[in-house]
Amino acid sequence: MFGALSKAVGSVCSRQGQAAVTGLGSVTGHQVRRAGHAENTNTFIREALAVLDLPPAMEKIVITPQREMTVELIINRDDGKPESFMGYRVQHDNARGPFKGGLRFHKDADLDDVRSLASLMSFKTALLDVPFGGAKGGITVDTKALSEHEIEKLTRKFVQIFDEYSKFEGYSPGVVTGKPTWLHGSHGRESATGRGTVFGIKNMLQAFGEGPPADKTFAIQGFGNVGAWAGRLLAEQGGIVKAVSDASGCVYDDGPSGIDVPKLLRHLHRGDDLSKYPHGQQLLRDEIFDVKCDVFVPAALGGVITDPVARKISCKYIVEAANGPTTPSADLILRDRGIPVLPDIYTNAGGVTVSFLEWVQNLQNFKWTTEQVNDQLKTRMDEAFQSMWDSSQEHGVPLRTGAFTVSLRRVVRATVNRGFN
Ligand SMILES: NC(=O)C1=CN([C@@H]2O[C@H](COP(=O)(O)OP(=O)(O)OC[C@H]3O[C@@H](n4cnc5c(N)ncnc54)[C@H](OP(=O)(O)O)[C@@H]3O)[C@@H](O)[C@H]2O)C=CC1
Ligand SMILES: O=C(O)CCC(=O)C(=O)O
Repeated sequence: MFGALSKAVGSVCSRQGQAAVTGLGSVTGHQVRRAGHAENTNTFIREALAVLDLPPAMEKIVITPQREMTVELIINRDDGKPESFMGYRVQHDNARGPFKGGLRFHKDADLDDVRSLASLMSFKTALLDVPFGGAKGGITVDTKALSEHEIEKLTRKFVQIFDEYSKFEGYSPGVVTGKPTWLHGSHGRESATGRGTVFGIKNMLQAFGEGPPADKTFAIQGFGNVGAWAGRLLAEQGGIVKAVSDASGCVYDDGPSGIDVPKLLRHLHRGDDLSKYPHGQQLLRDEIFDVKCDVFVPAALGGVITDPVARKISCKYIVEAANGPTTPSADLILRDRGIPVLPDIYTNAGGVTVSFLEWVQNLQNFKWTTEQVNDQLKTRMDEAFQSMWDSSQEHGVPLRTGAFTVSLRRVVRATVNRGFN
């Protein structure tokens, strides 16, 4: 589906001779983030700003998105009837490089949601030291109600509109990343976010003196691209995946080796529901929060770790593979309970990092091997972990605040050096 689309947008980039990246081809779905997403993100940013003691004016500069757009997208459905959808594009910050971020399709996507996700992108790229800024697109749509052809039409319409806009407003149209490997895509992009999550888990466990993931127990909420890759890699390394959930339900296996992840993946790849998986025990979807484990990995939705969940969750660590899964008040409860949280802007940054590596390969007109990509990803995840950890230790703050302090320093320095202030 994205082959032709990538080509279309890529040609816009070369016509203008720019190296800007919008990442419109990076599509992730199923994001349900409840009220006040942008404010939740801003609460975390403000906490880090207070640690850094920056001039008060800087708060407004780093929090305010540079540009926001809302558009109506009209397509003809497969039955020939027109239907309209709302689309959003938020460009949060480009002090460190061109705007970059995926496009989210979800029935609950709205401007506030996209605003928060765009801001997370700016701080994620800064933490990984990837030379991009932050942006995000979103379309309010239930993708399960559309055919693949209709989704493609909607995506093309969205891209087209922002392409037209860019011609007049100087907004840099970008190279699409997440392209198929046979069309200038990078090896390792599909697995990148889950793989990055596992590098993050290893770094975190080591830093807390827990040793490797082998024999640790995991519960993974969401078993799509990110959750399934993380689960597969953890199982390969001897991790015990006790529970996984998706929108249809939750599978739980308390046996000594937990869920047989490859077997579960084969079941899902046959098109069968997770809730129909015959091995292990079936729980209600949200009972995953009750599963006792070493590491809980939210890899589905934003805003799922609320106060009641934070009070009852029975794990030693939380690793945020999803964007914005923990609300600020739940985060405070977890701190009180002594449950460290590996923050989203670090944990799931493997995706944008390999998108960056894809862009680098496209510039070089040269394809790296999967091993080369994965090695680079590891190096970058390790370096970012160290910066986040060091800052958190230096200031005596949680890892999330440590991560934001590193990112903020980089964003603010670029802003000041480029004279945006
Ligand atoms: N893909 C990437 O490269 C990146 C993804 N992320 C973030 O990671 C998260 C997951 O993304 P991705 O894996 O790509 O998305 P997918 O759409 O591939 O997978 C989402 C998964 O979450 C499940 N899900 C939906 N609702 C619930 C629920 N209420 N309880 C449990 N599971 C649920 C879905 O189930 P079902 O299939 O049944 O609907 C599906 O298994 C998102 O927050 C995304 O923003 C962040 C950075 C990069
Ligand atoms: O691959 C990309 O550039 C986008 C990744 C993304 O959207 C995210 O990290 O939330």
